[in-house]
Amino acid sequence: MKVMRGNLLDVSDLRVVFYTYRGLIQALNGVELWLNSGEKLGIVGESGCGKSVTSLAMMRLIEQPGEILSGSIRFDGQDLAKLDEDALNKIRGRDMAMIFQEPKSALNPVMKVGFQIAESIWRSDNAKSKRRVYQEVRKMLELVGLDSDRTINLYPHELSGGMAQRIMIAIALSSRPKLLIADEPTSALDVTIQIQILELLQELVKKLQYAAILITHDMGVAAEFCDKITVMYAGNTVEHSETMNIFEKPYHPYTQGLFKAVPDIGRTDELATIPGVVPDLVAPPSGCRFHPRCPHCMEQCQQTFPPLIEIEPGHHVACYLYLKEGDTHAN
Ligand SMILES: Nc1ncnc2c1ncn2[C@@H]1O[C@H](COP(=O)(O)OP(=O)(O)OP(=O)(O)O)[C@@H](O)[C@H]1O
Repeated sequence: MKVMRGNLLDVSDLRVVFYTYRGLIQALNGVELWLNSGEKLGIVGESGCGKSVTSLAMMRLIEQPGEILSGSIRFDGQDLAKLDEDALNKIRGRDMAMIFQEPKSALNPVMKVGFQIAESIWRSDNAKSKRRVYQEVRKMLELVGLDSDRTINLYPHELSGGMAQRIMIAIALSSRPKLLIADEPTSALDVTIQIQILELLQELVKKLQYAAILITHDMGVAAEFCDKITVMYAGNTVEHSETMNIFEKPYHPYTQGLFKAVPDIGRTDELATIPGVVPDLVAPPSGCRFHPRCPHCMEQCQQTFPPLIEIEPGHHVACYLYLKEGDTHAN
């Protein structure tokens, strides 16, 4: 078995397809990502590149018409790709918790929020007394910045969007997960509330020392929140590095284009866009899926997908521009 690249999570060669009336959507085409305990990883890329599918696949939550075709998802000593539903249910919402874009649709509409947090606490330790659990529910509510007396007995429809996301964070964190996955947790909220929620997440993840994956298409948010960044394009990992390195020296032509397209205060040069569009994943381009949009496209880019190689310590890129002889199986 390969050595784990991150001591908490190592996802390798993850492939997911969706069977649709238009044909087979090849959504994930061999995703690679890894993470150490306590680290914060950002997954970035344009809309449709497979960020959400990756997070769902990691929790084995891909449903029909989708299917995981291959891959290993090694998490905390087990390969989740090989576990049965019972074993997975013990991990989901306990060791690995997730918060979504639309907090209200993830909450149970007919249960008081206090009870929903209590359920999550019980999931992590069902030996706790009811009194103790409710003390912890109050603590969690205060921790996420809500007045526990006012909120504990509310139903989801009585919450604002920002409050609902705070409750989701309380539910996710109250099981004391080893990994928190946040999929665009603020995109459905007003700008001022977005900042508050991101600051809250940042503060809590730091305080509680959880590992976190933040899925976002906002580079500014990724730069602010994450220690490391994984860049995805059309179902593949194309680059991975520490945040500072990748912003200072992006190697992959897609990452370079993505960063040039970020509005920056005080910037004087014109904002660039990446020419072309994200490919239709029913008939993706051969070879490197970015080749039709790439200014450096070579013949071999059209034939086979380049392996993800480490070109500097901790900096991995999947691009033939940097591939040297003997690198072919380096990832
Ligand atoms: N349930 C589904 N049925 C069919 N295709 C799907 C389904 N879910 C995702 N896909 C396809 O998988 C691909 C990856 O989608 P995904 O939602 O992961 O992208 P994303 O990077 O998270 O985009 P966004 O930033 O817009 O959320 C897309 O081509 C999408 O159309």
